[in-house]
Amino acid sequence: MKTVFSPLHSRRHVKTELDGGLLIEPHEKPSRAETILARVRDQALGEILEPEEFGLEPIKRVHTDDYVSFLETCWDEWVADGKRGEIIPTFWIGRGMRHRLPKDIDGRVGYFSLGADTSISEGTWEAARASANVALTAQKLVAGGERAAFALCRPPGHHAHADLFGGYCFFNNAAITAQAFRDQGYQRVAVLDVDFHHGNGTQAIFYHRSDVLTISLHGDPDLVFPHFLGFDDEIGEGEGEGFNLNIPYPPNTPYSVWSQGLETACQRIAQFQPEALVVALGVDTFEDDPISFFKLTSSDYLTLGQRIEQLGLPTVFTMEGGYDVDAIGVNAVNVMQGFEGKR
Ligand SMILES: NCCCCCC(=O)NO
Ligand SMILES: [Mg+2]
Ligand SMILES: [Zn+2]
Repeated sequence: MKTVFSPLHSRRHVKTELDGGLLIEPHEKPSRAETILARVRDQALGEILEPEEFGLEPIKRVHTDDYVSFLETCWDEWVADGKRGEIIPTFWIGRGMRHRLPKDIDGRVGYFSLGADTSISEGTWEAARASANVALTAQKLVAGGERAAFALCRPPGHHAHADLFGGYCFFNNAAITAQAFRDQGYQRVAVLDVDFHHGNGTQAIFYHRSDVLTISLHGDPDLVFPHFLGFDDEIGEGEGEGFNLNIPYPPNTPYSVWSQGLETACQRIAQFQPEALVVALGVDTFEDDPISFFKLTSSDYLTLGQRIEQLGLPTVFTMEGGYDVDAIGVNAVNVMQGFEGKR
């Protein structure tokens, strides 16, 4: 399987993450991608390609122009406003307040974010653009005939809404990939989110549509991020009713239970008869992940990859979460190797 990777991921190197009232070293750190890349090489998974440049058009098929412009200029605006730290949102639209975009940078940062866990600094824009190009290059490979391709994306994307960043995400790489398939004539596309966290951004982007089926297995949002979306009664709206499926699970869920949800997801995908599949691959479902609470083991990712392959679909994997850096390489590449038949 080919892997697409951009060294520009390292342009995202924020020093802070607001967590528990402290500014900690970010969980979403450059070594995550480097460790996965090293494992891809060690396992000779396949050719490693740098991304092509696709420009802003495919990004704007999913994200609003205002949001894209904000991400491009926010760091310069922040510095021009005399701020001396990294961008961290502090003010949001509270209940009963106006949904309008203010001029002030603090207001703009809050307007375009869903949480304070995702600092921004110089280089974030460039890394996020490269991450979207990585996903689009993998999509081009699959549209060009590859059975599957691994988009080693960093920063991740599945929490990003059309005009919201947060959960370490800026551009929704999985949604951009699904939309690219649609724009190239694929009539139906499925997005399967196996990251520990609910793919709230991906759900929201396609919530009113029946051409893209969105499914996520994740930690119960009553107990974990993203907190305000991801419940099992969210089934889509309007045209999209019946084309969103959420499968939340409690703490300590092992693969033996989680895989029952995976089976439900796979049966729904088969029923939908998509022409392409996008897998939002987080391995923060791992038993030792520092911010999650499922109990999947490294060998379970081989089984996961095998089950995904049995869907028989052209498949793009977009890298999402996973924060046990020592294990992330084995776990992520195990999915690819399981897809290719390794047991
Ligand atoms: N800081 C709160 C948790 C962010 C979740 C990041 C992630 O792994 N999403 O899939
Ligand atoms: Mg998920
Ligand atoms: Zn996650």
